[in-house]
Formats: sequence, C-alpha cells, structure tokens
Amino acid sequence: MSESIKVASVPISRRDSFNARDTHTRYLKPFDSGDIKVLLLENVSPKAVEILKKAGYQVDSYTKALDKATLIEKIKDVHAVGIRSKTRLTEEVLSHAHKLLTIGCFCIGTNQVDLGYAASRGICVFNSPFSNSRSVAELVIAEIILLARQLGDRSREMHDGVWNKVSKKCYEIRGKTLGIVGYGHIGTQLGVLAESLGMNVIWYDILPVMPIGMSKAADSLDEVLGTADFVSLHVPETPETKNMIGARELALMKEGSYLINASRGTVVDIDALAVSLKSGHLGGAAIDVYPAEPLANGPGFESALRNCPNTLLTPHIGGSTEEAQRMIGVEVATAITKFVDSGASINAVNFAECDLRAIPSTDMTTVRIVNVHQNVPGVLRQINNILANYNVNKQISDSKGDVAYFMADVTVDDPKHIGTIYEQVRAIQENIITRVLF
Ligand SMILES: NC(=O)c1ccc[n+]([C@@H]2O[C@H](COP(=O)([O-])OP(=O)(O)OC[C@H]3O[C@@H](n4cnc5c(N)ncnc54)[C@H](O)[C@@H]3O)[C@@H](O)[C@H]2O)c1
Ligand SMILES: O=C(O)[C@H](O)COP(=O)(O)O
Repeated sequence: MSESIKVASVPISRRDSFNARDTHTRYLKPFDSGDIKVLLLENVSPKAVEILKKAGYQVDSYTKALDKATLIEKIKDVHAVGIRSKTRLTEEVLSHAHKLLTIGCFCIGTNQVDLGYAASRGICVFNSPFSNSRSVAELVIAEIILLARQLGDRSREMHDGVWNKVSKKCYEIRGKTLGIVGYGHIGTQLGVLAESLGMNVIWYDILPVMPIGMSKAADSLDEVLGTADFVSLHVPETPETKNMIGARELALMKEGSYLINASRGTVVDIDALAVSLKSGHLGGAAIDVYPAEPLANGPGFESALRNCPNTLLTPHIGGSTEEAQRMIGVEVATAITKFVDSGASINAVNFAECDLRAIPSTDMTTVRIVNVHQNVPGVLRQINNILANYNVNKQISDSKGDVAYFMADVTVDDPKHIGTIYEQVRAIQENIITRVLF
C-alpha cells in the first residue's frame, strides 16, 4: 500500500468505449491492495517483482513473451502489465484489457505499445528512459574493437580447431572516426567513451543537440555514412527510421567500414546488409536487433546475416546487464505502484504528468478523485460542478493530445458521498476512467 495515501482505494470503472456512459452502479469498497493483479512478461527483474509484491499486489511473472492468443486471455483480468521490447501491445490486444490501468515497459523503447490507443483507454504507460543506456554504449565499444580485429571470426575458427594468425585488415581504433546516428542518451554516452579511446566522433540527429567533448555534428546522414569508419545506429523505431539503412546508404559507406545496429531491427534492411558484407564492401557488422525476434530463448534463429564475414550477431542483449535490469526494475515498478496507489503519472510516456502532495495519514476525511477524460471543452466545468458541494483541498489537471488527466483531493464528511461523487464523475459523457482513492 502506498505511503502517500492514508488508505488507497481502486474502484475501477468500466471503459467499454470512449464515449460510453456506463450507469452501472458498483459498490465502492475500501481498497485492498491484494485485489491488484500484475502480469509481468519477458523476465522482468526480480527487483520489480519484489517491489510490486511489497505493495501488496498479486504478481504473475513469466520469463518469456506470450503468443497473442495467450496474451489476450491473460490481459483481460489484470490492472498492470509489465513487458520488455518483444511484447506487442497493439490496439487489438489492448481492446481486451478491460481492467488495465497501467503498462510498464521495463526497457527504453515504447514502440511495441500503441501509446495513443492506450491513452484513449485511460491506460498510463511508463518506461525507463536511460537506465540501460550505459550498458548499450559499453557493448558498442566492445563491438568496435571486436570488428576492427575480426575477433568474432578468429574465435570461431579457434573453436573449430583452426589456427589463423593474420594482421591483414585488422586495425587499431585509435584515430578512426565513429559516426553516431541518433545522438540521444545512448549516442552521447557512446561518443564520450569512444573519444576516451582516441576516436574522432561525428554524429547526426534530427534535433539540434549540444555536441559533447570534441564531437562534431554532421549536416546529414549521408555525410556520416561517407565519413565514418564505424557507423553506429541509436535512433528509435519510427516511420522515418524504418529501413533508414538500405542498399543506397550501405553503398555510401566507406569501403571496409563497419555498421553497428543496437537500436531497432526495422532500421536496417538486413538482406541489403548481407549482400554488402558478402561482397566485401563493408568490413563487418555487429547486429543486436532484428526485424523479427523469437519470443523465447532456444534454437531456430534464422537470418540472412548468419555466416556473413566478420559479422557479430547478438540476441538483443544491449541492455541486458545485471546493473541495468535492476535499475529498470526499481524505476518502472515504483512508477506503477505510485500510479496505482496515488494516481501520480510523473514520467508517463503517453499521459500528461500530474501529481498531488500526499494526503496526511491522520486525515481520515479526504479522498482523492482521479479522472481521465476526453480533452474537449467543458469537462473540467462538469467535474468541478460536482465537486462544488465539497471542500476541494487541492487539484491539478493537464492534457496530452486528445486525453486529459485530472486529480483532486476532496474532504468528504459523510462516507456515503464518496460513492455519489464517483458515480457522478464517471457518468460524465467524456469520462474514460474514474477512480477514487480512499
Ligand atoms: N539493443 C538494446 O538492447 C537497446 C537498449 C536500449 C535502447 N535501444 C534502442 O535504442 C534507441 C535509442 O535509445 P536512446 O536512449 O539513445 O534514445 P533517445 O531518445 O535518447 O535518442 C534517440 C535520438 O535519435 C534521434 N532521432 C530520431 N529520429 C531520427 C532520425 N530519423 N535521424 C536521426 N536521428 C533521429 C532523436 O532525436 C534522439 O536524439 C531506443 O529507441 C531503443 O529502440 C536498444
Ligand atoms: O528498448 C530497450 O530498452 C532495449 O531494446 C532493451 O530491450 P529488452 O529489455 O527487451 O532487452
């Protein structure tokens, strides 16, 4: 149970459709945190499980992603779901999530979730924007050296019993140029590490960003491709980054240069990359992410890149370190408990960010109204007309796109009025979800 609310309550309204006016009256019972069900997929950190269980929730945890049919079945009954990069929470899947309040992406990327649809259903999405950035940057540094020295191939040969001592086309990285595409959390960390190893760094980003250290901004992607000895991709999955690196871009890269992709699998045209590697135009590649990735560990991985020369293939492990997973587990699980127990949406990805200071535990008459509604004129007036009969201690509202979020702490002397307020607010035409925490 949240420390910030004296007693939390989660009456969960039905959200049959965006405009539905649900007049079904429910009995408002004081909250029992044991009612909250959480589904965790894809081997989310035990630290997160610990935090969610400590909050009193029922936690159902799986090490792998679920197939769509199983996911739809499981999501029907839960109030929170925790995923990593594999689980696709599409409109189709989320349309079955009748009780869902929040989604925790225990990773950086949120492209796997239909964020707009989730918001329209009042489902608040959280992620961990930078807890695994360092892990990715360190992996890329390792890969730069491995590629420059053809270490993947040498190691494989030795495991096959072949001694192959060569120096041809093996290089130091000192004085070489690293081109970073997407100069955000990971790209900037990587640039700092690369400079400390004596590399020159140029980067391209669609946003004007401050260059760190001695790094230089390029005017275009093509400039990076034509200049760098190593090109490392750190952009999110968006319509603009889909197949951002195809046959044309690979041809622009310098003869013998290397491509590294630890961003998203859709960013690189894998077939074109395989052709470039086999032709010898590229000197090698390190790929951590793929257009289609298996749901679980095990044999059967197929890719045109298998057995390409000097090509390092890793199973999407850029953020997979003990340190990163622990930090992500704490960050996202804490965000989920705060949202469920007190309504706080700070650091939400698809929601306006709102919070109110805690209700003192000695205050037994104040309840918190939490409401998500369509962002159209007149809704706040309707809510405040309802609350006008009570003393509103504090309130906050904000909007993001078509959806608005409202929180108010209201003193209610007669407990019977709690149900009245709840029913009146949720009966507003534009209501998406209403909760009363008491
Ligand atoms: N392999 C892994 O395990 C792993 C781990 C963490 C993150 N990632 C991926 O890496 C991506 C980047 O992570 P981050 O934390 O650095 O994100 P970020 O949001 O901090 O940085 C991304 C940068 O890319 C820029 N960008 C967006 N579209 C662009 C375009 N078309 N051209 C050039 N620049 C563009 C943005 O302006 C931003 O500066 C994530 O979105 C995620 O998909 C992968
Ligand atoms: O978006 C991310 O943070 C990375 O792609 C890592 O995803 P993962 O948690 O599924 O390994």
